[in-house]
Parts: sequence; C-alpha cells; structure tokens
Amino acid sequence: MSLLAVENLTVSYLSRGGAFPALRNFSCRVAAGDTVGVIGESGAGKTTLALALLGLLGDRAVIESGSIVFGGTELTKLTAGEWRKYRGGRLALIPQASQNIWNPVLTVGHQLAEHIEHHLGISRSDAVRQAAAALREMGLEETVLASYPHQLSGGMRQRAAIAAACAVNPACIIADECTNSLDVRYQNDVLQALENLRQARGTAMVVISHDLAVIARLCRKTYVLLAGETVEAGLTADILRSPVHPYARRMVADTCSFLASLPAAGKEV
Ligand SMILES: Nc1ncnc2c1ncn2[C@@H]1O[C@H](COP(=O)(O)OP(=O)(O)OP(=O)(O)O)[C@@H](O)[C@H]1O
Ligand code: NI
Repeated sequence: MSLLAVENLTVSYLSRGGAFPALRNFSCRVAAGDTVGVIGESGAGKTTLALALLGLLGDRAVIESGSIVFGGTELTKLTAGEWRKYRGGRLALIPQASQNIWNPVLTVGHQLAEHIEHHLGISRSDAVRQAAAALREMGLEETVLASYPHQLSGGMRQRAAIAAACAVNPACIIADECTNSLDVRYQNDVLQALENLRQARGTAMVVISHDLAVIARLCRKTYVLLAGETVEAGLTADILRSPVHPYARRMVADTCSFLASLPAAGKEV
C-alpha cells in the first residue's frame, strides 16, 4: 500500500473573477522510502500541491475534487485540530523560502527544541541534543542553537529549517524548492543529507523543484507539471533518456545543453 496516495486532485484559487484551477487532476503514489519529484516552471502549480498536501491552502483556495490519503487517513477531510497531529510530524514540509519560517525574537535553538519536543514527546534536554545533531547533519555548528535568526545568513536559516523538518523523524517529507537560496556547495550538502536520511530511516520524499538536476539526483519517479496539468510522469531515468511531451523534451534538452556549456575543468574561458 502507498504511504501517500493523491487521486485526481484539483485545487482552485478564488477571486472576484471566479475560480482559477492552479492544479488539475493531479494523481501520484508514494511508497514508504520512495522519492518522487514534481517539476515545472514558475506558476505550474507546484507550491499549490505542497500546500494542499499539508492542509495549508488557506481561505482563498479550495480543493475542488480528489483525495489525499496519507497512512490510511483521508487528509482533505481533516479538521484544523486533527491537522496539528500530522503536520510537521509524520508528514513534514520544507516550505518554499524556508529561510523565512523563523520567529525573529526567539533563538533558533529554542524554536528547534520546542518543535522536536512537541512532535517527539521527549524532554527538553533530549530535544536540544537532537536539535544539535540535526543541525550537524546540515553542516551547521552547534553555536547556531544560541543564534537569533537575523544573526545567520539566508542559507544557514534555510539549512536550519531543513534540519527542523528532518529532526522529528517524519515518514514523508514534502520539500518545496529546498535548495533554492543555497550556494552550490550547500546544495550538494543538503541533497546528500536528504539522501542519507532516506537511506538511514526510509523517509519518503516528494521533492518539488524547477531544477531538473535536483530532481534527477534525488528522485526515482518524476511528474512534470505545465500550467497545472501533469503532462508527463514516469521513472526519472526514462524521462531523462526519452522525454515524450514537447515541454519535457525542451526541459531535458535545456538542462543538458546548460551542463555541456560549462567549460571543462582547466580549460581557458
Ligand atoms: N494565493 C493565491 N491566490 C491566487 N492565485 C494564486 C495564489 N497562489 C498561487 N496562485 C496562482 O496559482 C498558480 C500556481 O502557483 P504556484 O505557487 O503553485 O506555482 P509554482 O509552480 O509553485 O511556482 P514557483 O516555481 O514560482 O514557486 C499561479 O498561476 C499563481 O499565480
Ligand atoms: Ni512554488
């Protein structure tokens, strides 16, 4: 059985002009330990999907149809109180622009430890220890615990947010553009840390990105979104080798020609 099963999900944003469907008939299945990528250009509906999966759409959006079943529970019918049990715990989100999740008046350590304590039901001192370990996995020093968010760079805040999502041992992580404000070295570290987490704990992942290289590195399966529609879905290796839809073909060709255009090491530029 799938850990996460999304069937024919359609989500619309409401405006005075009517309902605008940002995601249409999206379906996917994610087994325990599986890695699924969702790729598409800006406005394709990727974040809409992430927010729907976590019950965070807010008042201006509605789930028009479809279902989201996680661990046997239908999520689209949960009340706000019931959502608190799932969100951030068994099902965790690394939100887009996650460097901005932090409360500016509390230290990162305080917020991380509180989050871990709440979701794992462990003592504060154990939570602080786990917070330090989670930061280390993201290449951050223990001193980050005592820092206020504004004392860290955007990339450090982003890695600390990823540490928060990973620290509570989720069964599934939804990662929305989780490497977008990181420089290349830290992108590598974060992708490696997510891969290590999957291998060590069997964490399933839905990796949302506009960057095919990120998806190709992490994901077994890929869904390609264009203006809210799934135009291609399959094994990532197959899509890379022989994309079918014109949009997918262009995306693969553009990524390959970009990589090929990089000067070879040592060559004069
Ligand atoms: N709160 C909102 N109210 C109205 N329309 C919205 C809202 N949020 C998103 N949309 C619209 O829904 C569509 C999908 O947006 P979404 O944020 O899901 O795209 P995305 O694929 O995540 O893009 P990006 O790569 O830029 O993050 C867009 O046309 C966007 O303008
Ligand atoms: Ni987005």
